Amino acid sequence: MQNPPLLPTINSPKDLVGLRAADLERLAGEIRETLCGLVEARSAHFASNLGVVELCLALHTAFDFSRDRLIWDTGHQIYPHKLITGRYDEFPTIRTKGGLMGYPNPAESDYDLFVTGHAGSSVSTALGLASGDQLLRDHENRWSVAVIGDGAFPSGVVYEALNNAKRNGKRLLVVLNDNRMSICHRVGGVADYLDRLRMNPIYSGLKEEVARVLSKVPLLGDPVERLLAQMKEAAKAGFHGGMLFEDLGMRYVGPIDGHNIALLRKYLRMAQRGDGPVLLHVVTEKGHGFRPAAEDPVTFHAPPVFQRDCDRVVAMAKSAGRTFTHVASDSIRDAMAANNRVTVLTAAMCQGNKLEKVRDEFPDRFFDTGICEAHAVAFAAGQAKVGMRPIVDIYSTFLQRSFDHIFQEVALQNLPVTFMLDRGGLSGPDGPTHHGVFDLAYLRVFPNMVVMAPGDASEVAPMLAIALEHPQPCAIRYPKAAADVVAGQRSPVRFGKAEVLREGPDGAILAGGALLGECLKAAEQLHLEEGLSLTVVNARFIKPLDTQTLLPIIEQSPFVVTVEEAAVAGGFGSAVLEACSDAGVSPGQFRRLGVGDHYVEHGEREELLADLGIDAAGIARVCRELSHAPAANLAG
Ligand SMILES: Cc1ncc(C[n+]2csc(CCOP(=O)(O)OP(=O)(O)O)c2C)c(N)n1
Ligand SMILES: CC(=O)[C@@H](O)[C@H](O)COP(=O)(O)O
Ligand SMILES: [Mg+2]
Repeated sequence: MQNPPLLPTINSPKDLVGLRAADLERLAGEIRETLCGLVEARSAHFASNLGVVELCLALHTAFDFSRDRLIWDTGHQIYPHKLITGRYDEFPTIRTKGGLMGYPNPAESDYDLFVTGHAGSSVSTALGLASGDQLLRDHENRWSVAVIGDGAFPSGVVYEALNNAKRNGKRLLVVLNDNRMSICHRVGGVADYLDRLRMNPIYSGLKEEVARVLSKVPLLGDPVERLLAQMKEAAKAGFHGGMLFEDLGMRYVGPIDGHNIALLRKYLRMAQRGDGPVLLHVVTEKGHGFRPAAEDPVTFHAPPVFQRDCDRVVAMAKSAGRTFTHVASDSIRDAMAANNRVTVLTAAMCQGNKLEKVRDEFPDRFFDTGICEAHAVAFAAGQAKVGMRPIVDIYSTFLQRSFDHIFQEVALQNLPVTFMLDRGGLSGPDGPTHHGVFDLAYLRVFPNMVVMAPGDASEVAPMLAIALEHPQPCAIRYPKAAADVVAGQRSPVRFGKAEVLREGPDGAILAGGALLGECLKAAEQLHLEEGLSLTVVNARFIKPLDTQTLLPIIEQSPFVVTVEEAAVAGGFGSAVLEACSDAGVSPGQFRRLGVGDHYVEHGEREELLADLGIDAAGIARVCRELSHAPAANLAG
């Protein structure tokens, strides 16, 4: 008779206490089965979660995270943790509006400490937790554990934390989860270094012994000697690798098999017996336990919905049609073909930015910096200084990591770096960490910076052409959305010029970006339903604003509504109000539509646009209201 499933009976990690090794193995299988079941229903982070199942069980049985502290770096691999911390029943709702978040969320469980989604900060926050606990006497023996992937590990902030770990890390454990993958294959010197460490079968306690033996191994000679030589290389790497971390004040342990629960527990317990800081190097396989994912972890990082038969994929949903990202990547490709000074940089998002073809066609001018956005921007500035035309192709939310380099290395020097800001707007099921809604505000403040927002996908290529001709830094921001094109007679994109698409005396809608289509739909609806004749403007340039076009329209319109898929604080609507104020223009009724002073949860983009009132229906609603309201100076 088959045993009843265990996973539904685990309401908290305390229910793991006393489970036998065989039960933990069985639980690991059930967690994997649940993960597979989820991606049969919806796209979600998959391969990374399959890879940490044993590590998660080992951590929760070796520590008590109702006291100790656990941070999963980035947080995209938190699903097994959610499943054993009281969220099994709700698990099918993950990444849906109102359901569980796809990342850690303290509002869901005390076992989640921070809302995260950006990579690299776990070691710093764990160190802060450890330091705080040390200062609070009754907390002092709690351990703080950061689990960080090898993709996130090269982030500069990790080294800033390691640099401080010696002083504050008495109870700090960093688990380096090395699966040889970022979203794409990991790159760079740290990746090579970890590869060398992986060849090392020797654990930390034996290092001195190894060093002694090594000095006696010959380097050249017959096949046996060559084998010995290879071993020497491997061991040397391990020896020096451990030393690197140890020189920084960490105790280095590993590498160990991250799919062996008993072994993991043994090492986790061993780490707890001494003082920290400790770095435990764990080797796992991304996609472990589901063959197609292990063989192709890039596709299965967050695959489209698929059907399976045992460990075979029998059907996979086709990804949605052409998006802004496709158009941007094609435009970048064309620009690179036309001008050999153009380079492109990605911070580990080659797949998300659909740059694979560009990478393969222009390997010398394609740069993957790893998850190192700050470095990517300063590096681009260096290239621009010597006459290259770098394009930083990056998600809006991740560019936040580079704020100071945008200021100092790019804008202050007035260097012609082009930022292609993908996911500029609501990123959907990833939620608040990934919505790229602050970019207009954080870019617009810098003198010299040009900020463009295409009204539709047809404007991406011409805007890129303008950026690559312009002698100053330029940003082009566009959403994670279908590459729709607005129909009708269009005017060519010209530097600093807006486009007027509809003209009418009853009010004006000013679109700051790709919600232009929604604005036009709203205007059409109001025309049909209310007989209103509205002006609709495609601003195209958030900075410099085309005040010549905009201000007369604002002066003549009974009401003005600005629309943007961005935070209104500091965004497009605010820029328009500033321009009015500077020019002494008093707008009539004025409403800024966009994201208010709050974070936006996860959900489908369309659902979120509707909630925020920036879809056609919401825009029409506000226009209707304003058209009925008595004229007044209502800047909102
Ligand atoms: C600051 C930042 N840049 C980029 C990303 C996008 N991103 C999410 S997961 C990931 C790869 C992480 O690799 P790793 O840490 O090794 O985890 P794995 O998926 O291999 O378990 C990337 C690039 C991010 N979340 N945060
Ligand atoms: C964890 C992470 O940051 C990425 O995997 C992100 O979820 C990708 O988002 P897109 O699906 O928009 O490319
Ligand atoms: Mg990895």
